[in-house]
Amino acid sequence: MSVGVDPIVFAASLLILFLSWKLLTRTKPFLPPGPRPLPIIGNALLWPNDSLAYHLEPWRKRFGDIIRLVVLGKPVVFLTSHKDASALFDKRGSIYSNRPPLTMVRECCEASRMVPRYGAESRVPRKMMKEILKPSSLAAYDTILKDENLKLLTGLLESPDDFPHQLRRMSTSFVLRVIYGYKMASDDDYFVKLGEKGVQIFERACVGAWAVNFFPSLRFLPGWLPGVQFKRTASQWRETLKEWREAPYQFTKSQLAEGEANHSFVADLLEYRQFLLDDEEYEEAVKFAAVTLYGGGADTFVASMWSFILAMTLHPEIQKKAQAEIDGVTRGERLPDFSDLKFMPFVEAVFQETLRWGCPVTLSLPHFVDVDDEYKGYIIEKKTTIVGSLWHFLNDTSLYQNPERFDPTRFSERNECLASAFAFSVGRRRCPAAHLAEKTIRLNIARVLATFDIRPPLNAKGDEVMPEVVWNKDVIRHPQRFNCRILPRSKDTLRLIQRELAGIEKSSLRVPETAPSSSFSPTC
Ligand code: HEM
Repeated sequence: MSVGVDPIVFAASLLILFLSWKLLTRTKPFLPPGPRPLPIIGNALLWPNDSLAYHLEPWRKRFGDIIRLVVLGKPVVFLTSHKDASALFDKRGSIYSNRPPLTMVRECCEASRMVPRYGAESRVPRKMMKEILKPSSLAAYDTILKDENLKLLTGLLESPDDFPHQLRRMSTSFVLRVIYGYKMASDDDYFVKLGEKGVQIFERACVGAWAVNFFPSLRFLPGWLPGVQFKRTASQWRETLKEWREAPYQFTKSQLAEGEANHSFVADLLEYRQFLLDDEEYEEAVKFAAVTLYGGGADTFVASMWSFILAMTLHPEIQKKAQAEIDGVTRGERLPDFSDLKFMPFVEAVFQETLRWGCPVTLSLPHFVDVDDEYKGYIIEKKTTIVGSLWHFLNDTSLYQNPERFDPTRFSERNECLASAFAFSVGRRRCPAAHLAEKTIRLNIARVLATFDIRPPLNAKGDEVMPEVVWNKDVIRHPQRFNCRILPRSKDTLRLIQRELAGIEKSSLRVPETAPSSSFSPTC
Protein backbone atom coordinates (compact mmCIF):
# COMPACT_ATOMS: atom_id res chain seq x y z
CA MET A 1 0.00 0.00 0.00
CA SER A 2 1.51 3.30 -0.90
CA VAL A 3 1.20 6.27 1.45
CA GLY A 4 0.27 9.17 -0.78
CA VAL A 5 0.82 12.73 0.49
CA ASP A 6 -1.30 15.43 -1.01
CA PRO A 7 1.16 18.08 -2.28
CA ILE A 8 -1.20 20.89 -1.17
CA VAL A 9 -1.43 19.51 2.38
CA PHE A 10 2.35 19.07 2.37
CA ALA A 11 2.99 22.68 1.25
CA ALA A 12 0.47 24.03 3.77
CA SER A 13 2.14 22.02 6.58
CA LEU A 14 5.52 23.43 5.60
CA LEU A 15 4.13 26.96 5.59
CA ILE A 16 2.55 26.50 9.05
CA LEU A 17 5.81 25.03 10.39
CA PHE A 18 7.78 27.92 8.93
CA LEU A 19 5.40 30.58 10.32
CA SER A 20 5.36 28.93 13.79
CA TRP A 21 9.16 28.83 13.80
CA LYS A 22 9.32 32.53 12.79
CA LEU A 23 6.80 33.42 15.48
CA LEU A 24 8.67 31.50 18.18
CA THR A 25 12.13 32.79 17.28
CA ARG A 26 11.08 36.39 16.61
CA THR A 27 13.15 38.80 18.72
CA LYS A 28 10.62 40.49 20.89
CA PRO A 29 11.23 44.12 21.76
CA PHE A 30 11.89 44.43 25.47
CA LEU A 31 11.60 47.29 27.86
CA PRO A 32 14.94 49.04 28.35
CA PRO A 33 16.93 47.54 31.26
CA GLY A 34 17.32 49.15 34.66
CA PRO A 35 17.40 48.44 38.37
CA ARG A 36 14.71 45.96 39.43
CA PRO A 37 11.60 47.83 40.61
CA LEU A 38 9.77 46.97 43.84
CA PRO A 39 6.01 46.35 43.72
CA ILE A 40 3.94 49.57 43.63
CA ILE A 41 6.71 52.02 44.52
CA GLY A 42 9.02 50.83 41.74
CA ASN A 43 12.47 52.45 42.05
CA ALA A 44 11.24 55.35 44.20
CA LEU A 45 13.70 54.47 46.98
CA LEU A 46 16.61 54.89 44.56
CA TRP A 47 15.47 58.37 43.57
CA PRO A 48 17.97 60.86 45.02
CA ASN A 49 17.33 64.42 46.18
CA ASP A 50 20.09 65.76 43.96
CA SER A 51 20.65 65.46 40.18
CA LEU A 52 20.28 61.90 38.90
CA ALA A 53 23.11 62.56 36.44
CA TYR A 54 25.54 61.77 39.29
CA HIS A 55 23.90 58.44 40.08
CA LEU A 56 23.54 56.99 36.59
CA GLU A 57 27.13 55.83 36.07
CA PRO A 58 26.96 52.44 37.89
CA TRP A 59 23.69 51.69 36.08
CA ARG A 60 25.16 52.77 32.74
CA LYS A 61 28.05 50.34 33.26
CA ARG A 62 25.65 47.55 34.12
CA PHE A 63 22.72 48.16 31.78
CA GLY A 64 24.09 50.25 28.92
CA ASP A 65 23.28 53.70 27.59
CA ILE A 66 19.51 53.45 27.91
CA ILE A 67 18.32 52.99 31.49
CA ARG A 68 14.74 52.59 32.64
CA LEU A 69 13.44 53.34 36.11
CA VAL A 70 9.87 53.21 37.36
CA VAL A 71 8.46 55.46 40.04
CA LEU A 72 4.96 54.72 41.34
CA GLY A 73 4.12 53.02 38.07
CA LYS A 74 5.47 55.83 35.85
CA PRO A 75 8.39 54.88 33.60
CA VAL A 76 11.36 57.23 33.28
CA VAL A 77 14.10 56.51 30.73
CA PHE A 78 17.55 58.10 30.95
CA LEU A 79 19.73 58.49 27.87
CA THR A 80 23.46 58.63 28.55
CA SER A 81 24.59 58.69 24.92
CA HIS A 82 24.25 61.78 22.75
CA LYS A 83 23.57 59.50 19.76
CA ASP A 84 20.40 58.14 21.37
CA ALA A 85 19.35 61.64 22.44
CA SER A 86 19.81 62.93 18.88
CA ALA A 87 17.98 59.93 17.43
CA LEU A 88 14.97 60.46 19.71
CA PHE A 89 14.82 64.19 20.58
CA ASP A 90 15.91 65.32 17.13
CA LYS A 91 15.17 62.73 14.43
CA ARG A 92 11.97 61.51 16.12
CA GLY A 93 11.34 64.95 17.60
CA SER A 94 7.69 64.98 16.54
CA ILE A 95 6.88 62.38 19.23
CA TYR A 96 9.69 62.99 21.78
CA SER A 97 9.39 66.75 22.37
CA ASN A 98 6.49 66.87 24.78
CA ARG A 99 6.81 67.62 28.50
CA PRO A 100 5.37 65.34 31.21
CA PRO A 101 2.07 66.36 32.86
CA LEU A 102 3.79 68.12 35.85
CA THR A 103 0.37 68.63 37.42
CA MET A 104 1.69 70.59 40.41
CA VAL A 105 3.03 73.43 38.29
CA ARG A 106 0.65 73.20 35.33
CA GLU A 107 -2.77 72.74 36.95
CA CYS A 108 -2.31 73.37 40.68
CA CYS A 109 -0.22 76.54 40.22
CA GLU A 110 -2.02 77.48 36.99
CA ALA A 111 1.28 77.98 35.20
CA SER A 112 0.90 75.40 32.43
CA ARG A 113 2.57 77.57 29.81
CA MET A 114 5.77 77.75 31.81
CA VAL A 115 6.27 74.10 30.81
CA PRO A 116 4.40 74.16 27.50
CA ARG A 117 3.34 70.90 25.95
CA TYR A 118 4.71 70.30 22.48
CA GLY A 119 2.46 71.51 19.69
CA ALA A 120 -0.08 74.32 19.94
CA GLU A 121 1.07 75.33 23.44
CA SER A 122 4.80 75.52 22.65
CA ARG A 123 4.66 76.74 19.04
CA VAL A 124 4.02 80.45 19.58
CA PRO A 125 6.42 81.02 22.53
CA ARG A 126 9.19 79.04 20.80
CA LYS A 127 8.69 81.10 17.64
CA MET A 128 8.79 84.33 19.66
CA MET A 129 12.04 83.27 21.34
CA LYS A 130 13.52 82.06 18.07
CA GLU A 131 12.72 85.31 16.31
CA ILE A 132 13.98 87.70 18.97
CA LEU A 133 16.95 85.59 20.11
CA LYS A 134 18.30 84.46 16.74
CA PRO A 135 21.95 85.46 16.12
CA SER A 136 21.11 88.23 13.65
CA SER A 137 18.65 89.87 16.10
CA LEU A 138 21.00 89.71 19.07
CA ALA A 139 23.13 92.67 17.98
CA ALA A 140 20.33 94.87 19.31
CA TYR A 141 21.29 93.71 22.82
CA ASP A 142 25.01 94.30 22.50
CA THR A 143 24.95 97.57 24.41
CA ILE A 144 23.11 95.93 27.31
CA LEU A 145 25.50 92.96 27.31
CA LYS A 146 28.54 95.24 27.40
CA ASP A 147 27.05 97.54 30.00
CA GLU A 148 26.22 94.61 32.28
CA ASN A 149 29.71 93.23 31.78
CA LEU A 150 31.18 96.54 32.95
CA LYS A 151 29.08 96.32 36.09
CA LEU A 152 30.51 92.87 36.70
CA LEU A 153 34.09 94.07 36.18
CA THR A 154 33.50 97.02 38.52
CA GLY A 155 31.97 94.70 41.10
CA LEU A 156 34.99 92.39 40.86
CA LEU A 157 37.28 95.37 41.40
CA GLU A 158 35.33 96.47 44.45
CA SER A 159 34.72 93.14 46.17
CA PRO A 160 36.54 90.31 44.40
CA ASP A 161 36.05 87.81 47.23
CA ASP A 162 32.34 88.10 46.78
CA PHE A 163 32.46 86.96 43.14
CA PRO A 164 29.48 84.54 43.33
CA HIS A 165 27.34 87.45 44.47
CA GLN A 166 28.73 89.68 41.71
CA LEU A 167 27.93 87.00 39.14
CA ARG A 168 24.41 86.56 40.44
CA ARG A 169 23.77 90.28 40.47
CA MET A 170 24.99 90.61 36.90
CA SER A 171 22.92 87.65 35.74
CA THR A 172 19.70 89.01 37.28
CA SER A 173 20.32 92.50 36.00
CA PHE A 174 21.10 91.21 32.51
CA VAL A 175 18.01 88.98 32.37
CA LEU A 176 15.71 91.80 33.57
CA ARG A 177 17.12 94.18 30.98
CA VAL A 178 17.11 91.80 28.04
CA ILE A 179 13.62 90.48 28.74
CA TYR A 180 11.82 93.56 30.13
CA GLY A 181 14.15 96.51 29.55
CA TYR A 182 14.09 97.03 33.32
CA LYS A 183 17.17 98.40 35.07
CA MET A 184 17.34 97.07 38.62
CA ALA A 185 17.99 99.68 41.28
CA SER A 186 19.64 97.50 43.96
CA ASP A 187 19.83 93.95 45.24
CA ASP A 188 16.63 94.68 47.22
CA ASP A 189 14.73 95.79 44.13
CA TYR A 190 11.13 94.50 44.15
CA PHE A 191 11.47 92.75 40.77
CA VAL A 192 14.73 91.12 41.85
CA LYS A 193 13.18 89.70 45.02
CA LEU A 194 10.08 88.65 43.10
CA GLY A 195 12.22 86.89 40.46
CA GLU A 196 14.27 85.05 43.10
CA LYS A 197 11.10 83.82 44.77
CA GLY A 198 9.51 82.94 41.42
CA VAL A 199 12.50 80.90 40.22
CA GLN A 200 12.65 79.05 43.54
CA ILE A 201 8.95 78.20 43.50
CA PHE A 202 9.01 77.20 39.86
CA GLU A 203 11.94 74.82 40.43
CA ARG A 204 10.36 73.31 43.53
CA ALA A 205 7.02 72.86 41.79
CA CYS A 206 8.69 71.15 38.82
CA VAL A 207 11.22 68.85 40.49
CA GLY A 208 9.71 68.21 43.94
CA ALA A 209 8.36 64.69 44.52
CA TRP A 210 4.69 65.80 44.51
CA ALA A 211 2.22 62.91 44.75
CA VAL A 212 -0.11 64.88 42.48
CA ASN A 213 2.49 64.66 39.69
CA PHE A 214 2.16 60.88 39.85
CA PHE A 215 -1.60 60.77 40.49
CA PRO A 216 -3.03 63.86 38.75
CA SER A 217 -6.59 63.17 39.93
CA LEU A 218 -5.48 64.04 43.51
CA ARG A 219 -5.87 67.67 42.45
CA PHE A 220 -9.64 67.30 42.67
CA LEU A 221 -9.55 66.50 46.42
CA PRO A 222 -10.71 69.36 48.64
CA GLY A 223 -7.84 71.35 50.15
CA TRP A 224 -9.08 70.94 53.76
CA LEU A 225 -8.55 67.16 53.74
CA PRO A 226 -5.55 65.97 55.79
CA GLY A 227 -2.60 65.14 53.51
CA VAL A 228 -3.71 67.58 50.83
CA GLN A 229 -1.25 70.25 51.96
CA PHE A 230 0.02 70.49 48.38
CA LYS A 231 -3.17 72.33 47.43
CA ARG A 232 -2.61 75.00 50.08
CA THR A 233 1.04 75.33 49.01
CA ALA A 234 -0.06 75.59 45.38
CA SER A 235 -2.58 78.33 46.09
CA GLN A 236 0.15 80.50 47.69
CA TRP A 237 2.62 79.73 44.91
CA ARG A 238 -0.01 80.48 42.27
CA GLU A 239 -0.24 84.08 43.46
CA THR A 240 3.54 84.59 43.45
CA LEU A 241 3.95 83.02 40.01
CA LYS A 242 1.15 85.24 38.69
CA GLU A 243 2.73 88.36 40.16
CA TRP A 244 6.11 87.28 38.73
CA ARG A 245 4.80 87.15 35.17
CA GLU A 246 2.45 90.16 35.49
CA ALA A 247 4.44 92.85 37.31
CA PRO A 248 7.52 93.19 35.08
CA TYR A 249 5.36 92.71 31.99
CA GLN A 250 3.04 95.57 33.03
CA PHE A 251 6.12 97.71 33.68
CA THR A 252 7.30 97.28 30.07
CA LYS A 253 3.81 97.81 28.71
CA SER A 254 3.36 101.09 30.57
CA GLN A 255 6.86 102.25 29.56
CA LEU A 256 5.90 101.55 25.95
CA ALA A 257 2.66 103.51 26.31
CA GLU A 258 4.67 106.46 27.62
CA GLY A 259 7.17 106.12 24.79
CA GLU A 260 9.96 105.40 27.27
CA ALA A 261 10.52 101.70 26.87
CA ASN A 262 14.05 100.38 26.52
CA HIS A 263 14.80 97.80 23.91
CA SER A 264 13.77 94.34 25.23
CA PHE A 265 12.22 90.99 24.35
CA VAL A 266 8.78 92.07 25.61
CA ALA A 267 8.93 95.59 24.11
CA ASP A 268 9.92 94.13 20.74
CA LEU A 269 7.04 91.67 20.76
CA LEU A 270 4.49 94.26 21.81
CA GLU A 271 5.70 96.83 19.33
CA TYR A 272 6.14 94.64 16.28
CA ARG A 273 3.27 92.23 16.64
CA GLN A 274 3.89 89.26 14.41
CA PHE A 275 1.50 86.54 15.45
CA LEU A 276 -2.13 86.17 14.47
CA LEU A 277 -3.70 85.88 17.89
CA ASP A 278 -6.39 87.99 19.55
CA ASP A 279 -5.10 90.67 21.92
CA GLU A 280 -5.65 88.79 25.15
CA GLU A 281 -4.17 85.56 23.84
CA TYR A 282 -1.18 87.42 22.40
CA GLU A 283 -0.44 89.19 25.67
CA GLU A 284 -0.71 85.94 27.62
CA ALA A 285 1.73 84.29 25.20
CA VAL A 286 4.24 87.15 25.59
CA LYS A 287 3.96 87.12 29.39
CA PHE A 288 4.56 83.41 29.62
CA ALA A 289 7.38 83.38 27.07
CA ALA A 290 9.08 86.20 29.02
CA VAL A 291 8.78 84.62 32.44
CA THR A 292 9.93 81.22 31.11
CA LEU A 293 13.03 82.90 29.73
CA TYR A 294 13.58 84.51 33.11
CA GLY A 295 13.42 81.07 34.74
CA GLY A 296 15.81 79.56 32.20
CA GLY A 297 18.37 82.34 32.33
CA ALA A 298 18.57 83.12 36.03
CA ASP A 299 21.13 80.56 37.23
CA THR A 300 22.79 79.17 34.13
CA PHE A 301 25.03 82.16 33.46
CA VAL A 302 26.16 82.20 37.10
CA ALA A 303 26.96 78.49 36.99
CA SER A 304 29.04 78.81 33.80
CA MET A 305 31.09 81.79 34.96
CA TRP A 306 31.64 80.24 38.39
CA SER A 307 33.16 77.15 36.75
CA PHE A 308 35.28 79.41 34.55
CA ILE A 309 36.73 81.18 37.61
CA LEU A 310 37.57 77.84 39.20
CA ALA A 311 39.21 76.60 36.00
CA MET A 312 41.35 79.74 35.77
CA THR A 313 42.34 79.45 39.45
CA LEU A 314 43.52 75.88 38.85
CA HIS A 315 45.27 76.52 35.53
CA PRO A 316 47.45 79.66 35.50
CA GLU A 317 49.22 78.52 32.31
CA ILE A 318 45.95 78.34 30.38
CA GLN A 319 44.98 81.73 31.75
CA LYS A 320 48.28 83.28 30.62
CA LYS A 321 47.96 81.82 27.14
CA ALA A 322 44.44 83.24 26.74
CA GLN A 323 45.52 86.62 28.11
CA ALA A 324 48.44 86.78 25.66
CA GLU A 325 46.02 86.11 22.81
CA ILE A 326 43.66 88.87 23.99
CA ASP A 327 46.52 91.36 24.43
CA GLY A 328 47.71 90.51 20.91
CA VAL A 329 44.37 91.70 19.56
CA THR A 330 43.63 94.68 21.82
CA ARG A 331 47.28 95.63 22.61
CA GLY A 332 46.03 96.07 26.17
CA GLU A 333 44.61 99.44 25.12
CA ARG A 334 40.92 98.58 25.25
CA LEU A 335 38.54 95.87 26.36
CA PRO A 336 37.79 93.13 23.84
CA ASP A 337 34.62 93.72 21.86
CA PHE A 338 32.32 91.23 20.11
CA SER A 339 34.07 91.85 16.81
CA ASP A 340 37.43 90.90 18.37
CA LEU A 341 36.35 87.46 19.49
CA LYS A 342 36.75 85.81 16.11
CA PHE A 343 40.46 86.60 16.30
CA MET A 344 40.76 84.75 19.61
CA PRO A 345 40.52 81.02 18.88
CA PHE A 346 42.11 80.03 22.19
CA VAL A 347 39.63 82.14 24.17
CA GLU A 348 36.88 80.41 22.19
CA ALA A 349 38.43 77.08 23.21
CA VAL A 350 38.42 78.20 26.87
CA PHE A 351 34.72 79.09 26.48
CA GLN A 352 33.91 75.69 24.94
CA GLU A 353 35.87 73.88 27.62
CA THR A 354 34.12 75.87 30.35
CA LEU A 355 30.78 74.64 28.98
CA ARG A 356 32.05 71.06 28.75
CA TRP A 357 33.95 70.72 32.01
CA GLY A 358 31.56 72.93 33.97
CA CYS A 359 28.43 71.35 32.42
CA PRO A 360 26.08 74.06 33.74
CA VAL A 361 22.95 71.95 33.17
CA THR A 362 23.45 68.26 33.96
CA LEU A 363 20.13 66.90 32.69
CA SER A 364 17.77 68.02 29.94
CA LEU A 365 14.35 69.08 31.12
CA PRO A 366 12.10 66.00 31.07
CA HIS A 367 10.74 65.05 27.65
CA PHE A 368 7.61 62.90 27.31
CA VAL A 369 6.40 60.46 24.66
CA ASP A 370 2.64 60.12 24.05
CA VAL A 371 2.71 57.02 21.82
CA ASP A 372 4.34 53.59 22.00
CA ASP A 373 7.59 53.51 20.08
CA GLU A 374 10.35 51.01 19.38
CA TYR A 375 14.01 51.97 19.45
CA LYS A 376 17.07 49.71 19.18
CA GLY A 377 14.85 46.71 19.90
CA TYR A 378 13.41 48.29 23.06
CA ILE A 379 9.81 49.27 23.61
CA ILE A 380 9.48 52.85 24.75
CA GLU A 381 5.98 52.76 26.18
CA LYS A 382 3.67 55.69 25.72
CA LYS A 383 3.63 58.06 28.72
CA THR A 384 7.32 57.52 29.39
CA THR A 385 9.34 60.47 30.63
CA ILE A 386 12.70 60.68 28.86
CA VAL A 387 15.68 62.61 30.13
CA GLY A 388 19.05 63.22 28.44
CA SER A 389 22.05 63.14 30.76
CA LEU A 390 24.01 66.05 29.32
CA TRP A 391 26.79 65.41 31.83
CA HIS A 392 27.39 62.03 30.18
CA PHE A 393 27.40 63.52 26.68
CA LEU A 394 30.02 66.07 27.74
CA ASN A 395 32.18 63.44 29.47
CA ASP A 396 31.93 60.79 26.77
CA THR A 397 35.38 59.21 26.43
CA SER A 398 34.72 58.37 22.77
CA LEU A 399 34.47 62.11 22.09
CA TYR A 400 36.75 63.66 24.69
CA GLN A 401 40.24 62.53 25.72
CA ASN A 402 40.60 62.54 29.53
CA PRO A 403 37.27 64.30 29.99
CA GLU A 404 37.92 64.98 33.68
CA ARG A 405 40.73 67.40 32.71
CA PHE A 406 40.13 71.07 31.91
CA ASP A 407 41.96 71.23 28.61
CA PRO A 408 40.98 73.83 25.97
CA THR A 409 43.49 72.36 23.49
CA ARG A 410 40.99 69.57 22.85
CA PHE A 411 39.19 72.23 20.77
CA SER A 412 42.02 74.48 19.62
CA GLU A 413 44.36 71.63 18.58
CA ARG A 414 42.51 68.32 18.55
CA ASN A 415 39.19 69.31 17.00
CA GLU A 416 37.10 67.39 19.53
CA CYS A 417 33.33 67.77 19.36
CA LEU A 418 32.20 71.27 20.37
CA ALA A 419 30.65 71.35 23.82
CA SER A 420 27.98 73.79 22.65
CA ALA A 421 26.54 70.93 20.58
CA PHE A 422 25.37 69.24 23.81
CA ALA A 423 25.43 71.69 26.72
CA PHE A 424 22.11 73.19 25.59
CA SER A 425 20.59 69.73 24.88
CA VAL A 426 19.55 68.54 21.43
CA GLY A 427 16.39 68.50 19.31
CA ARG A 428 13.29 70.63 19.18
CA ARG A 429 13.33 71.62 22.87
CA ARG A 430 17.01 72.64 22.79
CA CYS A 431 17.61 75.79 24.84
CA PRO A 432 15.97 78.61 22.86
CA ALA A 433 18.41 81.16 24.33
CA ALA A 434 21.58 79.25 23.45
CA HIS A 435 22.92 81.99 21.14
CA LEU A 436 22.29 84.69 23.71
CA ALA A 437 23.90 82.62 26.47
CA GLU A 438 26.94 81.79 24.33
CA LYS A 439 27.43 85.39 23.29
CA THR A 440 27.17 86.66 26.87
CA ILE A 441 29.51 84.07 28.36
CA ARG A 442 32.09 84.51 25.57
CA LEU A 443 32.30 88.27 26.08
CA ASN A 444 32.48 87.98 29.87
CA ILE A 445 35.23 85.37 29.72
CA ALA A 446 37.30 87.51 27.34
CA ARG A 447 36.83 90.67 29.37
CA VAL A 448 37.50 89.12 32.77
CA LEU A 449 40.71 87.63 31.35
CA ALA A 450 41.66 90.99 29.82
CA THR A 451 41.35 92.81 33.12
CA PHE A 452 42.05 90.36 35.96
CA ASP A 453 44.48 87.71 37.07
CA ILE A 454 42.72 84.89 38.86
CA ARG A 455 45.04 83.21 41.33
CA PRO A 456 44.82 80.54 44.02
CA PRO A 457 44.53 81.74 47.62
CA LEU A 458 47.62 82.07 49.85
CA ASN A 459 48.27 80.06 53.01
CA ALA A 460 49.72 81.48 56.25
CA LYS A 461 53.24 81.19 54.82
CA GLY A 462 52.26 83.18 51.72
CA ASP A 463 52.34 80.16 49.38
CA GLU A 464 49.63 79.60 46.81
CA VAL A 465 47.38 76.65 47.63
CA MET A 466 45.13 75.18 44.97
CA PRO A 467 41.48 74.94 46.06
CA GLU A 468 39.85 71.55 46.15
CA VAL A 469 37.43 70.87 43.30
CA VAL A 470 34.03 70.10 44.79
CA TRP A 471 30.83 70.49 42.79
CA ASN A 472 27.30 70.96 44.03
CA LYS A 473 25.00 68.08 43.15
CA ASP A 474 22.10 69.94 41.59
CA VAL A 475 20.75 69.92 38.06
CA ILE A 476 22.29 73.38 37.62
CA ARG A 477 25.91 72.59 38.29
CA HIS A 478 28.55 74.87 39.72
CA PRO A 479 31.53 74.47 42.04
CA GLN A 480 31.06 74.68 45.79
CA ARG A 481 32.28 77.93 47.26
CA PHE A 482 36.10 78.16 47.01
CA ASN A 483 38.67 80.85 47.68
CA CYS A 484 40.69 82.58 45.00
CA ARG A 485 42.28 85.97 44.44
CA ILE A 486 40.87 88.08 41.65
CA LEU A 487 43.47 90.81 41.11
CA PRO A 488 43.48 93.68 38.59
CA ARG A 489 46.08 92.83 35.93
CA SER A 490 47.59 96.29 36.07
CA LYS A 491 46.95 99.78 37.30
CA ASP A 492 45.44 100.46 33.87
CA THR A 493 42.57 98.06 34.53
CA LEU A 494 40.40 100.68 36.19
CA ARG A 495 41.20 103.17 33.42
CA LEU A 496 40.18 100.63 30.74
CA ILE A 497 36.88 99.95 32.47
CA GLN A 498 36.17 103.64 32.99
CA ARG A 499 36.97 104.47 29.39
CA GLU A 500 34.59 101.78 28.17
CA LEU A 501 31.90 102.98 30.58
CA ALA A 502 32.20 106.50 29.20
CA GLY A 503 31.90 105.12 25.65
CA ILE A 504 28.75 103.17 26.50
CA GLU A 505 27.14 106.19 28.12
CA LYS A 506 27.95 108.43 25.15
CA SER A 507 26.52 106.11 22.51
CA SER A 508 23.99 103.88 24.18
CA LEU A 509 22.22 103.36 20.84
CA ARG A 510 25.22 102.00 19.04
CA VAL A 511 24.62 98.63 17.45
CA PRO A 512 27.92 96.81 16.91
CA GLU A 513 28.60 93.83 14.67
CA THR A 514 26.91 90.49 15.23
CA ALA A 515 28.55 87.73 17.28
CA PRO A 516 31.35 85.81 15.63
CA SER A 517 30.69 82.34 14.45
CA SER A 518 32.93 79.71 15.96
CA SER A 519 36.22 79.24 14.19
CA PHE A 520 36.19 75.46 14.72
CA SER A 521 34.53 72.82 12.69
CA PRO A 522 33.05 70.17 14.94
CA THR A 523 33.99 66.56 14.36
CA CYS A 524 30.63 65.15 15.47
C1 HEM B 1 25.03 78.32 29.77
C2 HEM B 1 23.79 78.70 29.72
C3 HEM B 1 22.62 77.79 29.45
C4 HEM B 1 22.55 76.43 29.33
C5 HEM B 1 23.68 75.43 29.45
C6 HEM B 1 21.16 76.09 29.07
C7 HEM B 1 20.70 74.79 28.89
C8 HEM B 1 19.37 74.46 28.71
C9 HEM B 1 18.88 73.10 28.62
C10 HEM B 1 19.74 71.86 28.72
C11 HEM B 1 17.55 73.15 28.44
C12 HEM B 1 16.58 71.95 28.32
C13 HEM B 1 16.47 71.46 26.90
C14 HEM B 1 15.65 70.18 26.78
O1 HEM B 1 14.64 70.03 27.47
O2 HEM B 1 16.03 69.29 25.99
C15 HEM B 1 17.16 74.55 28.41
C16 HEM B 1 15.88 75.00 28.24
C17 HEM B 1 15.53 76.32 28.29
N1 HEM B 1 16.40 77.39 28.44
FE1 HEM B 1 18.42 77.35 28.61
N2 HEM B 1 20.42 77.23 29.02
C18 HEM B 1 21.26 78.30 29.25
C19 HEM B 1 20.93 79.63 29.29
C20 HEM B 1 19.66 80.11 29.12
C21 HEM B 1 19.30 81.49 29.15
C22 HEM B 1 20.29 82.65 29.36
C23 HEM B 1 17.94 81.56 28.97
C24 HEM B 1 17.04 82.75 28.90
C25 HEM B 1 17.39 84.00 28.84
C26 HEM B 1 17.45 80.19 28.80
C27 HEM B 1 16.13 79.84 28.58
C28 HEM B 1 15.65 78.54 28.44
C29 HEM B 1 14.24 78.19 28.26
C30 HEM B 1 13.07 79.16 28.18
C31 HEM B 1 14.16 76.79 28.17
C32 HEM B 1 12.89 75.92 28.01
C33 HEM B 1 12.67 75.59 26.55
C34 HEM B 1 11.45 74.72 26.29
O3 HEM B 1 10.84 74.18 27.21
O4 HEM B 1 11.09 74.56 25.10
N3 HEM B 1 18.52 79.34 28.90
N4 HEM B 1 18.30 75.32 28.57
